[in-house]
Amino acid sequence: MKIFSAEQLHQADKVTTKKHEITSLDLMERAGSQIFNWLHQRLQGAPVPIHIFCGIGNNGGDGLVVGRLLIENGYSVTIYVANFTDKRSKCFLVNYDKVKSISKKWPVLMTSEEDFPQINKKDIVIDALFGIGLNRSPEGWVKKLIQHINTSESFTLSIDMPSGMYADTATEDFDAVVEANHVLTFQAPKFSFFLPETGKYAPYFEALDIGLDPEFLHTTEPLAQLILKPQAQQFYRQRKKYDHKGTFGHALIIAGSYGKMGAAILSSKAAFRIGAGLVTCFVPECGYQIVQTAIPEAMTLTDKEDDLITNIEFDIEVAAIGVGMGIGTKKETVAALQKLFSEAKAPMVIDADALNCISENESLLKVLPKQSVLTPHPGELKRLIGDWKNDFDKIEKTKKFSEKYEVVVLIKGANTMTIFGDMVYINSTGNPGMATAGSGDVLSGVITGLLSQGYDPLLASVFGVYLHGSAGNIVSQQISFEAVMASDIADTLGDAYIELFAKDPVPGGEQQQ
Ligand SMILES: NC(=O)C1=CN([C@@H]2O[C@H](COP(=O)(O)OP(=O)(O)OC[C@H]3O[C@@H](n4cnc5c(N)ncnc54)[C@H](O)[C@@H]3O)[C@@H](O)[C@H]2O)[C@@H](O)CC1
Ligand SMILES: Nc1ncnc2c1ncn2[C@@H]1O[C@H](COP(=O)(O)OP(=O)(O)O)[C@@H](O)[C@H]1O
Ligand SMILES: [K+]
Repeated sequence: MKIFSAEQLHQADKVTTKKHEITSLDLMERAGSQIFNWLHQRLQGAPVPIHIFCGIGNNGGDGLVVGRLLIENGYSVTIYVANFTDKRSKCFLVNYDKVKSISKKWPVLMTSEEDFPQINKKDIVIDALFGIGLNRSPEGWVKKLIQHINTSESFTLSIDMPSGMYADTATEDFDAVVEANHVLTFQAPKFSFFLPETGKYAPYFEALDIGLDPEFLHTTEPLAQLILKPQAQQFYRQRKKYDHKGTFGHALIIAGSYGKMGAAILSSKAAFRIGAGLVTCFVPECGYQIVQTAIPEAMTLTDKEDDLITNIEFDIEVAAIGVGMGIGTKKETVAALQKLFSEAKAPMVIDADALNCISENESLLKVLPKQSVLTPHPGELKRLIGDWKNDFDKIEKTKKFSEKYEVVVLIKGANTMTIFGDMVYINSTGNPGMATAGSGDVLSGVITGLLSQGYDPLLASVFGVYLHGSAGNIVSQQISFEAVMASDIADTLGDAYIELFAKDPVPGGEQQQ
């Protein structure tokens, strides 16, 4: 699913009204009706007090449409207009008059703090103050109004955006953002819904199709792609009857050091579970028995050193390499990586300590194999690309790094992003149960296993992140977020494949974060 900028959505609005010969007013009516239907279906006429706070732009206009439809259907509604300027939009004004015509009373005009109503905890708030037209942070009494809504603790439904937050640039004042409980957003979710700094203001959201011009949407290059089940299904490659283990490649996992052999095991197990034909695990000598015992299916090669990796020698032909999990950052290991990066031919996943070695040794950057997949968590990313001012800056810096070294870079966490040059793919699966030791090692094994089966580096990353998160979702539903251990995620990868083609109980349910 495409994620568009505010500018592109404004453009889509214009193209749609022109091409489809409908007015902006029709579009607003369509948008407002969808919000009303959503509420009506859930409230079923309940007499709960509903407070609708409208701005003076088209987001406020949407709020007025919803208010009118709720009043017409007998709900107990009060509409307030935050009258911070006289520059009201045309569609706002028309709908303002329509409210008067059906309810015989004008919405309540607010011009200062004194006009704020009391909002009880059990009331419902509809936030239609600002949408994608926000052009500066709310200030003065409007900011206070937002804080008044937030302190009410009532259920808050934001229309299109939590007011005070931008769709695709950094939010400046987090104290001036509506803390929505739910957001009904038009056409497509906004980029800021997926980022750690701003995503928490839109914890649950649904995209409502308001029929913007399909051709425009189809031909417009988006800011990012959201990877949902339909996209992930297309990535899957079916096995054929006469395929054999050679078809699915030989994955080499180079991992582990004294006390950290589990990283090698988790990663190798995941490479198998995702479908690699053969897996060899290269570990320090002390890991030999551990690996052989823990994963009898894997072959084991060892370094000549007992407790760390110093020289990566192998005479097998490998289809993919995953390196770095639990290897430490000693200078002997850095030297081993220098040789591996310079000589290895197979596509590579570079994770964990290998990334830390790169951050500490510029010489490794010079030999970083092109088309590699780098899988840092935020701490490792910071060491790699330097600090960032905000989430958007982080993405821009990661894009530059990816472009400069021609590598795929992940930004791991909730909604892991896969970045390749200018392209951004946002993952929709995963949950906080996955914030547990070793889950990143499982992911590196997953991507290595997909590379070994012939998926290209970008596809292996985007698909691997999706399946890894899906396995995390399935297993956490079975045993709780708290109980999930990384090995559970590895063991559930098979269910993630099966789930890929299972019928969804809630159509599009994944979109709700
Ligand atoms: N593009 C689309 O597809 C559609 C958009 N619609 C609605 O229209 C919205 C966008 O409407 P607008 O472009 O009118 O913008 P908004 O309604 O988001 O509000 C912006 C208005 O407030 C002013 N403003 C911005 N920041 C301010 C601040 N900090 N303090 C005080 N005033 C500020 C702006 O000058 C402008 O007048 C969408 O979010 C959506 O709710 C819908 O009506 C249907 C179709
Ligand atoms: N809150 C979360 N929601 C979704 N996924 C998460 C969350 N927290 C962590 N994860 C996932 O778990 C993995 C953690 O990786 P990492 O920090 O490298 O773990 P480790 O170093 O312990 O192996 C990543 O794939 C990340 O996306
Ligand atoms: K809003």
